[in-house]
Amino acid sequence: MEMEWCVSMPKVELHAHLNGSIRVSTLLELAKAEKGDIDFSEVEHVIVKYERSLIEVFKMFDLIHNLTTDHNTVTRITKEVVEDFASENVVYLELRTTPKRNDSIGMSKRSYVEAVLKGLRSVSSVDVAFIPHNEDSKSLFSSLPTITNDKCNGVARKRIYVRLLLSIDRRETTEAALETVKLALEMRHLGVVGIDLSGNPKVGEWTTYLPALEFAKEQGLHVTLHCGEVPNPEEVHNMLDFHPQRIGHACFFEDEHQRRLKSSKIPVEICLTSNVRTLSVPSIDVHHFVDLYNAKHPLVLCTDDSGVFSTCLSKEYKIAADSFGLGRREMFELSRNGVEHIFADSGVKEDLRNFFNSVAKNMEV
Ligand SMILES: CC(C)=CCNc1ncnc2c1ncn2[C@@H]1O[C@H](COP(=O)(O)O)[C@@H](O)[C@H]1O
Ligand SMILES: [Zn+2]
Repeated sequence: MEMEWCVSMPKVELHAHLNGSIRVSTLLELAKAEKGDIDFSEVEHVIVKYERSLIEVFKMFDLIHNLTTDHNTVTRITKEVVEDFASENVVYLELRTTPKRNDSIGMSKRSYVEAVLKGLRSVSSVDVAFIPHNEDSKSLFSSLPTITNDKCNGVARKRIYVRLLLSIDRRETTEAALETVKLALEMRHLGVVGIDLSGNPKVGEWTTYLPALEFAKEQGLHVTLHCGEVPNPEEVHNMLDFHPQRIGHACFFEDEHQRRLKSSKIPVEICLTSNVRTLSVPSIDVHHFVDLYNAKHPLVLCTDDSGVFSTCLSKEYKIAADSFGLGRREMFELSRNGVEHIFADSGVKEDLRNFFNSVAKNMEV
């Protein structure tokens, strides 16, 4: 499959971690500027490394956070991440990030998220819609001029919907997790649509986060969970019992859980490169995408951490097409189906459905 075609196709991204999606050039620039005790040559070695074990990836995140966790940098990377996704014709982005508290620099979970929102507001090279209320009167895509020959690329200015998910880190306590959920509820009018559970899958206990996740669900927030990233059948069982709106990864699923997943119809966020690089699947050709796709299970291709894994969503589509022998029509339908699993309201969904329909006519699918 031609990369160009994968880029030109409209796409939705539902599983992208803000700090993991940092531009490599920005990360290198920040590392270089760091006057402290960081040895740049060592950092560079880690940053440009190809394969990373699970442990290395989480070490890498600690390093990234050292460089990025101040208000201005959070604002900067948010802006860049949105621009990067928009530039490859992602038309809806659900960006997730873990609100962080750092008293020494006057950062609270709230001020962290405010810095993210400032980043969204500061994007100027593309049209961003992230405040739900504003969109009631004017949808982002319905006002488009008729799309002509050049598919998505024909549109002079890129347009993108952005929604936020607040992540609970598995290292957090029940109280800290609850604080994140409360913050998400208070920021719903600013485009926060749900909660994610992520972080090192070898750390923490399901029962620690459950009260916060149940509270989120009761209050009508959407929930997605990193599920089965490492072998932990008991946790997978509990997570399926919880019935989240979506799950991420689903790599280590025993047969019984795979059956339950299929009958539950819970959509799965598939991150091919991430899974291969962290050795969560032995190789791409045995990836569980195939089994789920053949079973017509709801799926959506995502990047996870485009900066850390040197990927982008178009590349993930190309990898899927090349590895699993899917053609343009299948790729387009896969992308279009993603719209059905977004957490934003029905108005946005409808606008995106119409947009995909109009583009389909102009793309060779
Ligand atoms: C097996 C493996 C390491 C796969 C990578 N997949 C992931 N699994 C779990 N949590 C993640 C993963 N990638 C990113 N995160 C979470 O997202 C954070 C980075 O983005 P942010 O600071 O929330 O803006 C990481 O610190 C981690 O808590
Ligand atoms: Zn993830």
